[in-house]
Amino acid sequence: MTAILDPEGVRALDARLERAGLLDLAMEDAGRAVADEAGRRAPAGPVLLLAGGGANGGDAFVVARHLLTLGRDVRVLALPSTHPLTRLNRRRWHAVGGHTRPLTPAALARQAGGAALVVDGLLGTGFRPPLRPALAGVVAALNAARSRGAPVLAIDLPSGLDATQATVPEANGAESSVQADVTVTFAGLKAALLFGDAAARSGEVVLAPLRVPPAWVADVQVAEQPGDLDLAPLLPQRTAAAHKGMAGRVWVVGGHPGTTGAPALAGLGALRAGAGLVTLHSAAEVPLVTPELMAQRHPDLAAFLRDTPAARRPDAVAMGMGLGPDAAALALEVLGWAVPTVLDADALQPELAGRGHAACLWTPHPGEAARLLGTSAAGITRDPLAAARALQDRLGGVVVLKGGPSVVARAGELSVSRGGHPGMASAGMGDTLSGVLAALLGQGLGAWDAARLGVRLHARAGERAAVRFGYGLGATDVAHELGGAWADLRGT
Ligand SMILES: NC(=O)C1=CN([C@@H]2O[C@H](COP(=O)(O)OP(=O)(O)OC[C@H]3O[C@@H](n4cnc5c(N)ncnc54)[C@H](OP(=O)(O)O)[C@@H]3O)[C@@H](O)[C@H]2O)[C@@H](O)CC1
Ligand SMILES: Nc1ncnc2c1ncn2[C@@H]1O[C@H](COP(=O)(O)OP(=O)(O)O)[C@@H](O)[C@H]1O
Repeated sequence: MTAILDPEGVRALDARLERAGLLDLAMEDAGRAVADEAGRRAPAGPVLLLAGGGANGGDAFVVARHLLTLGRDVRVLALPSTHPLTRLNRRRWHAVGGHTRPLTPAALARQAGGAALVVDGLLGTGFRPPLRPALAGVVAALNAARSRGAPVLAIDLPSGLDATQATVPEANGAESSVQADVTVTFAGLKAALLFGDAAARSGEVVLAPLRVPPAWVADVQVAEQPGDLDLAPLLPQRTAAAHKGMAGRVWVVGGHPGTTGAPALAGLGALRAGAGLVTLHSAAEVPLVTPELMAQRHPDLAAFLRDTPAARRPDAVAMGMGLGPDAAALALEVLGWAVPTVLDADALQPELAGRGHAACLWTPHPGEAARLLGTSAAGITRDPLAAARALQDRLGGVVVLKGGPSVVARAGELSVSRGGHPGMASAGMGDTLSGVLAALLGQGLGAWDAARLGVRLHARAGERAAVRFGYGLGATDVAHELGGAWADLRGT
């Protein structure tokens, strides 16, 4: 399990380390991890370090000392600092024979010329946008040096990114953040390293644990990111004597004249994720994507749902895919059953606020999330963790805010998915996911577990399908790779 930290959590962890007299050692751990990574990235040649005034700059002085003691050619350009640990590590750097020159854009441009690696220790989690003009010049000089061929390693966070935001902060037309080739981050990931344009600024992300009790990090995390080893135990297991009635009866309620492919894709997703019996209930004729799916057309879908007695209701429902204008009323009917239910697409309507029960899963993409919260899609994607939390507050139950990666929210807890592929940004992909989630609910998983496992299976299936289809992969291709994804997780 990997922690995701925000600046408040980092400050709380710092305070705990300080109280324990361990903050200096944490900076030493952090700097050492960066020095190791720098050595791997640039085994020979000069290394240029840029140190800012805060603890991020202190880390840079630790890196410089370790590289120097390994016999490397190390140069340091630094801003003035009043931070006690940064000043301490600057003195230690000088004590081993290092020199420090003032950091200016011109000095940076000169020194970066022959550097095998430039290390960005200007700003980390303590940065608050907007970037001051004096530093904007330094950031621009660093990006220019990179475009002339000097690789950049960022300490903890590329300078100029707000740790909590998926967007790159604005700065009056000036260059506002560093573009890194690799970022070595400490203790836990930061949202900016995971989402959107900010993540694209971070390059490859390497997580360096600090040697502190894991609970100290878990206590301050804002979200977690499960690994496959954490999720594998959730995979449903069948005994040899299993029969189809035990593997979950799933209903897909969706489809409307003109949008009949969506429920078919959900049905296929449910079958491939192990549902024992999948029936599509639709007001329109749904195309036959595979004969294993049963399809029932209902001229009056509302009456059919209303008249279904409790004993005939399924183990799980996925609804909303292409369901059309009556979706909210139909969803209200099914929510009243208190059966495990996935609500997607047309069933994601603001009038259902507060109607979510513990076994219900809402799966908006950013556009649908914006509709539910009465905001813009850009407002959602800027801070997906906050948006997922707000959606869960508004709707109840469990929310999957879809994206690359997706965020799963339940009351008081957030989880971020791993993997997936940009080729999954294509129509129908979310319909397949709804079917996968309903299949897992039908096999007995709770909504939180079904969501965390389901998004990972779907993402892994997408990665596998992308090997063959690249950006041209389709939702059916992903469904057909679910078995392989399942085996990959089981094998971890
Ligand atoms: N527990 C952990 O995870 C550990 C974390 N560690 C490290 O600590 C880092 C956080 O350090 P931090 O809190 O000292 O802040 P940091 O990122 O150096 O920024 C402060 C500096 O930025 C400046 N500045 C701010 N805004 C600005 C602006 N708009 N425009 C321009 N400048 C601006 C601000 O200037 P000032 O406002 O003081 O004038 C000050 O100089 C973290 O990222 C990691 O590297 C490790 O040491 C080990 C343990
Ligand atoms: N760039 C990406 N990286 C990883 N996964 C992605 C990416 N883009 C989309 N996805 C995934 O694909 C699915 C798209 O769902 P959605 O937008 O609802 O599609 P549709 O409405 O067409 O069915 C989501 O599960 C999402 O997480």
